[in-house]
Amino acid sequence: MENAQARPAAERYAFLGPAGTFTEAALLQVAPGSVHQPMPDVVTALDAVRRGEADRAVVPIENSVEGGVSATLDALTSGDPLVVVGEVLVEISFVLVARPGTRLEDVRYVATHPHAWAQCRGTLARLVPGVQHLPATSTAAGAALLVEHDGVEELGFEAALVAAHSAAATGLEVLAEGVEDRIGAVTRFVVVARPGVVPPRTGADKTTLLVHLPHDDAGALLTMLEQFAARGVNLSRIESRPIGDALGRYAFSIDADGHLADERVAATLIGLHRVCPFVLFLGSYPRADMLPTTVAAGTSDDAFAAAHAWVAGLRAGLDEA
Ligand SMILES: O=C(O)C(=O)C[C@]1(C(=O)O)C=C[C@@H](O)C=C1
Repeated sequence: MENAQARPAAERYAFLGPAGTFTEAALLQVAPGSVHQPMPDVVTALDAVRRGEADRAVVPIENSVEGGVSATLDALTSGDPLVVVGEVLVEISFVLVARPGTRLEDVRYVATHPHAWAQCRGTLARLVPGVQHLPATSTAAGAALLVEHDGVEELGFEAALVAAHSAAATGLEVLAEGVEDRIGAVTRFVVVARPGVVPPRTGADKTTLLVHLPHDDAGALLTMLEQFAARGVNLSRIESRPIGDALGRYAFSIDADGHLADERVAATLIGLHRVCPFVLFLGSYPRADMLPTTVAAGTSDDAFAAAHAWVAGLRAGLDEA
């Protein structure tokens, strides 16, 4: 007889594909046994989660050399709400590949993801003077086009920049290894889900937010930042993104140390909500490096509880009649 107790279906993960991208390497770290759903871009991957066609998505958010991935920062915050439930770090190293028989000096155009090009352009310019970039939707997508097409003439590029770990699987020939300008670069990826569950506090957590400034005058940024500083909440990333409605209007995308369950983080959110016209909570989740959050004197949960109890005691004597 069939086992009546069906095994829970494996979770479906949308990611920036095809197979062989750095994003796939990140996904293999977090959910190797999941159903992998390769997507042509970050927006499509996140929309698959919004529509319920995927349970989660893994997307790049920040690179140690190139900075924030604008497509991800913007796609996370426009459309139906999504939250970050985890992060993963991947070391980045690139190789230049081409169809067998291609020589380095034959290369005029290189197809790859713009973030990959930005991390290798100095080295490539030295290796192949005058070389130019053709944007591809991902590193692996550029290589796949080279494999699929016989005539490089119709493609318009002779080589692709791919992840070192997936070069062999492309079947293409390696023209140059370690072509990144900075050795030891790292890209941070986030695991994204529909809102509903916040992963439990671990003591080594991050909270991601999008915040609009309180007012349009001198000190507005300081007023916003004071909400964090006053509660001892450190920021590990802050960058501005255009709001899009007028020139000069910016939102701030922020990663703060700590978890929604930490009193100092909750107090910061309360402060932001009081002074800022718009605050979007994008999730609290464990840090990939598991580095415990530093808790400054007077900002522990106990310190907040004692302060609340003190004020409650004072208020007990209030005559509000
Ligand atoms: O094209 C890929 O392989 C990706 O996973 C995308 C991506 C990115 O968006 O930054 C990821 C890591 C590298 O920094 C280069 C490209």
